[in-house]
Amino acid sequence: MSARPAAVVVERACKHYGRANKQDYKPVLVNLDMTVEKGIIYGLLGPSGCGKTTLLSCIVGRRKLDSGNIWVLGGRPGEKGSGVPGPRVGYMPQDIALVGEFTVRDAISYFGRIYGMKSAKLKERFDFLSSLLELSPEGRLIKSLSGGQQRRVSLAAALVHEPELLILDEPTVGLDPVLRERIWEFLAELARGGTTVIITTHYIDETKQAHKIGLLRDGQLLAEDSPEELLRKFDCDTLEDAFLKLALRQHELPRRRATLTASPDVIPEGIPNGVDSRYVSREDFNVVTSSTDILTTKEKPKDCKGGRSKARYKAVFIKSIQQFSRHPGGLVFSILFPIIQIVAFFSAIGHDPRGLQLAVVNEETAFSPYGHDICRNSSLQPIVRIEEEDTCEQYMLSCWFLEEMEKKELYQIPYNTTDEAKQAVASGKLYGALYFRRNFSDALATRVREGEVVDDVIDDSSISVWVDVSNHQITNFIKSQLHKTYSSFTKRTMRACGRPEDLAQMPVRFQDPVYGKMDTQMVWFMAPGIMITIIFFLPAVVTSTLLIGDRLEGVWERSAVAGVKPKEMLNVHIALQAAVIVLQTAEMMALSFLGYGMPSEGSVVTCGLLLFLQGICGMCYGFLLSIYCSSYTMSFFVATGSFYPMILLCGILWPLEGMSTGLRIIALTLPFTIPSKSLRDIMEKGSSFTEPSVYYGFLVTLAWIVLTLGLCFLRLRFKKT
Ligand SMILES: Nc1ncnc2c1ncn2[C@@H]1O[C@H](COP(=O)(O)OP(=O)(O)OP(=O)(O)O)[C@@H](O)[C@H]1O
Repeated sequence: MSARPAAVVVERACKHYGRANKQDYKPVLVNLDMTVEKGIIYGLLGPSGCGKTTLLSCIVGRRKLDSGNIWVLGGRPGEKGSGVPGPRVGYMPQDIALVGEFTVRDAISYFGRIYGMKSAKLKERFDFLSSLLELSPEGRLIKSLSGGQQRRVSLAAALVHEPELLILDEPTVGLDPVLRERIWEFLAELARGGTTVIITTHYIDETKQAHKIGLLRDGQLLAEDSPEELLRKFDCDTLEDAFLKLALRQHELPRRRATLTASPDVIPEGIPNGVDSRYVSREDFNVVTSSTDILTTKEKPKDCKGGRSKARYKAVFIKSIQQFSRHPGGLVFSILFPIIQIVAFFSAIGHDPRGLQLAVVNEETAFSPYGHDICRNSSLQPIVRIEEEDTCEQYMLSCWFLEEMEKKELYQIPYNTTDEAKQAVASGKLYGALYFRRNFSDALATRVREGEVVDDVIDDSSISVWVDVSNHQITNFIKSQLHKTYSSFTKRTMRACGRPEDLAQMPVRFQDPVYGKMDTQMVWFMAPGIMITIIFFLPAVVTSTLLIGDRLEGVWERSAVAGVKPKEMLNVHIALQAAVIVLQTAEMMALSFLGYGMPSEGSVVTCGLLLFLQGICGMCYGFLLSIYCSSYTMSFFVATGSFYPMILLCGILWPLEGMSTGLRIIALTLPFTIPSKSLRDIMEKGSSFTEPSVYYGFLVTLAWIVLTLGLCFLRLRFKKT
């Protein structure tokens, strides 16, 4: 009997989940020993939840043991130069772990590309595996396949590069018996050719074809032997019976002695759980002599230099493009959403309300000979100048006021009494009510002429206004329009009376503005902040969704086992997102500046750069969400919960000057607040990069990028796997 070298040795492995002394504490592997010789099929059996997947993920280097050792193909998984994770291993996880938007061919090609396979070889392997595993037509999307069909593609993806070590987590679940048989035959053929296979399955019967079976229970291997030996030692006809006996024996014996390493009949005291030269079974199955063999026979891994980094970048790049382009929602969201948002913003925000109606109770006209119609009389002259006396007579001045009011888009609906008018406002039919007293014109003339008048004259010359203040914007608009109406009304009357136009104007005069135009619009104020929120929000959502998707579907994990480094995945994502952000920035700026005539006094390049960096900042925020949130729902809650306060506090909805000092300090530290002001200063004031108001915006953006990346790094660095 010659000793075979070991492909995998696990020595006194311990692994738990959860926190010590807490309810979620769960020991999964307890001083577990396992040896898998090269060129054998090793069937790993055990009840659901006993730790098979955990053990496999430690073997492929995706999880770390709490204590103990693992050697795989002459090295330690995860160690530099070990080649594991990497192309030496073919891993089929329990979950499908393939991108739903892949076609059957894409899925297999993705892994082939990661391993740097040439197109001709890839095609040859695809054709072979397609016929062996009866794969669905190559153009079908993975997400449209049944569970069994997806599983076969997943198996093909693990086999595509003919690895030295195959780790298959329940590859035959849901497949028909003929196909299962064919797969086992194929695995046996691979083993004969030198490939080592570790396979978990729920079909105990299948494992008869394995060279060695390990029965995992309560964190330890109860037995590790060839099927024939197990049947012989337990004197059973079936493996089920043998396992039943083993399980019963485990319960009967004290735990310390429960692990069966040799004969079930003789459990020697004090023997280490280490592997030994005891596995004598099939004629062609020789054994490893000790776990140290694997160290002494340490070989040089075939691919340990990272020379395939370019191939991996290419594979991940093609994957991301396929994922993106086959996701119509994602495309629409990324490309059209900025346009839709900007169009919606400029179309909906900042325009004056139109067609507002006010109830008017005009006792001045009501008691005239023509009633309210007197205002429509073209021969009506509210002001008649008497040159000789250098005075004016006034009559029905309310008609002029109402005329000026209609020019300001406030329309009158006549009412007879103030109660009726107020009722119309209270019922929501109209936005406000105006009331002119019977001798409005005389009282106004007396008030202007004499200056010092009794209260009755002041009352009679005043227009009473009741407004519905429940709509703040409309109330403000009505107030502003009534002030403008008064201004144009007094100018008109003064002019008609031969007096200086501005005589009765408010004695406050607004000169030319220092920055911007006198008739500046609300949208120009809000637009920079809106552009920043859009460019921040989109990459954050896209990044968190894609990365959480990849992680939950197991694509990230599986790619990592194939040798793709997190850095490579992230770099590809950053490159693609950066390209999309450039496009989004260009779209938004073109639409705002050229389409909607937004003022741009400063450098367009500086505007673009700030917007681009805000997009990158949003993407980093997306990384943070994807790393700290365990599900889409969680990420959605955190994203919504954080975006709203950021928008509310960034000063585009309400000035920071209206906030308390503490809140203002918080607002200023948020990612949009100072950058929004910087962008506005560039656009409206023409400020340059060297001015603090601009470079502060850049500094805040960069600080957020560093902070979010730092938090991601800390989580990845210290997260226990
Ligand atoms: N990330 C995790 N956090 C906490 N507990 C976990 C985690 N992963 C697995 N477990 C728990 O560890 C135990 C072993 O899980 P594992 O997936 O390794 O079992 P398994 O033998 O592969 O099960 P199955 O045959 O059903 O796939 C289970 O009780 C499981 O609930």
